[in-house]
Amino acid sequence: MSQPITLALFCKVVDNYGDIGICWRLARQLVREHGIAVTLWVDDLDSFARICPQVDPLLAVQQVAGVSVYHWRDQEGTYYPEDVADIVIEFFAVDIPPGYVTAMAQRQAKPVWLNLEGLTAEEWVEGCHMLPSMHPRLPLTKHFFFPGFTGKTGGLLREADLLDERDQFQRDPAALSAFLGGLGLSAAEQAACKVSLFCYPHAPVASLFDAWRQGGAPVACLVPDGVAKDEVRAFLGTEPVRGAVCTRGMLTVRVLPFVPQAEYDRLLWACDVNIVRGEDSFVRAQWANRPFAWHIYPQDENLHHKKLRAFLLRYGAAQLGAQAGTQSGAQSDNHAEALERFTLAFNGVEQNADWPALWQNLSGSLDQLACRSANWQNALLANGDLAANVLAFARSMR
Ligand SMILES: Cc1cn([C@H]2C[C@H](O)[C@@H](COP(=O)(O)OP(=O)(O)O[C@H]3O[C@@H](C)[C@H](O)[C@@H](O)[C@H]3O)O2)c(=O)[nH]c1=O
Repeated sequence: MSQPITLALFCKVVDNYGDIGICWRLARQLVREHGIAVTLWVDDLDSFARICPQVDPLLAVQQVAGVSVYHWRDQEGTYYPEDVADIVIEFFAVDIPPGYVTAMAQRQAKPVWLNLEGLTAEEWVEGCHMLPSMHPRLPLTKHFFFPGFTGKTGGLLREADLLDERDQFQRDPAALSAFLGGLGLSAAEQAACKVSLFCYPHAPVASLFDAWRQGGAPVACLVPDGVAKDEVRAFLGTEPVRGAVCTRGMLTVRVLPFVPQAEYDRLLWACDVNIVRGEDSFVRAQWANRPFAWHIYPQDENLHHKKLRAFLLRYGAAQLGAQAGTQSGAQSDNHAEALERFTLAFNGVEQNADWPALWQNLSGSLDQLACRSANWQNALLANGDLAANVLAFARSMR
């Protein structure tokens, strides 16, 4: 039997959960669907354990879901060519231990070396995807690999069975109700417009809560433990611990535990609209068949506003393109606009937002937006998935 392909993935947790969230998802998929022997080097096991409870933060080395997980504690150490994997991925341009890089150069068959970059809808990524970069001293070439929304990028992470699993779940009212009940939702909360809220601390959550509280229909806002803490505490009037819940006016706010990744997908599938952030939850929301608003990771000089607009442009165009020539074309514009305006305001691009009006418009468009999410998904499906695209590129290099 031939040896499996080996792959080492180096991840540093800069902040939050996206870095390890993306690396963990990719590592698992490479093992499960492609039979690759993956070693995941990660510097922060506490963050990792939050999205994957099987991880023991005290272990230097452990096997989780078929992935060898190494606690990456320092950059130094001696490595030998036989320690080096066939494919080496640095996530977000992290510095791989210098000794490991030296061993890469000493390996007879040089490894395929990729820098897996962050997701953006901006056009320039198409020109940079798969660009080579020669090592200044060693006989090694690294290639940039960009996830993205077009066929000229690496695509998005998507497990092979994801959409089938989602469809099955969304078509099964008993499964939906059991899932939401398991999170503690009452029948009234389950019947309300359910919104999952995963955002950064600067989001205008207090204004949105006000609009929901005074709105025309019940809203159940489900907030993972630790998110929008100040606003949730103010609304509840108590500490925002898991299971805490309070109803005021039309709004119920419920604090959920931070759940493992697979369960987080179910939460997105079960809600009527999702507010997501960063990169990984943003991508998962795109596979959820539900309208979503993206709270983008903030950058200096409002660079993220440009990224946000680039995405909204692409997303809106894909949806409207699919609607072109239909009688509902003009109406569709209104739905897309409702989502776009809500998203821009949520990200502070539009100041002095009229939240009751923004929510009223968006909530009136949810059904149409949900129907149209398939158009966007079909466009994404044509790009393949990131894990398979990484492997296809690596094979083309060998
Ligand atoms: C709310 C929730 C999230 N998750 C997971 C889903 C994702 O894998 C992960 C969250 O990651 P993200 O959505 O990317 O958001 P994020 O904000 O947590 O992470 C990142 O955003 C990037 C843009 C930055 O570069 C990173 O440095 C990082 O900040 O947590 C759970 O598993 N359970 C939960 O209950």
